[in-house]
Amino acid sequence: MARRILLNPDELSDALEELPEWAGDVHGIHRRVKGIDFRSAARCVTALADVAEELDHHPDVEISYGNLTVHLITHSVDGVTELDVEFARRADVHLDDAGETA
Ligand SMILES: C[C@H](O)[C@H](O)[C@H]1CNC2=NC(N)=NC(=O)C2=N1
Repeated sequence: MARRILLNPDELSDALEELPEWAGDVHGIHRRVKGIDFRSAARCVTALADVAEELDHHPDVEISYGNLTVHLITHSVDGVTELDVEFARRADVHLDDAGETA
């Protein structure tokens, strides 16, 4: 599928300019939400599961004390693709208000 073509470093840095909460490189991108309680983190993961099923693209998620981290990579090509960028955009809708307020 075209959207599972690897992004080169320039394409990825352009994409990350539009996703200021995300960091990483061509091997994977991630967003950490700090100051989130466990129940809210679990609720976010449930919302992300719906996005994942819609896009047929699945994040790796980590809930640890006070933190939710979402890791994105396209496993089939072992790097970041447009699909990861699309997932990140859609994930932001659910993650933006989930953590501590600055
Ligand atoms: C058959 C199915 O479409 C594939 O296995 C999908 C499912 N979700 C996926 N998610 C991620 N992150 N990477 C993949 O390569 C991937 N492959």
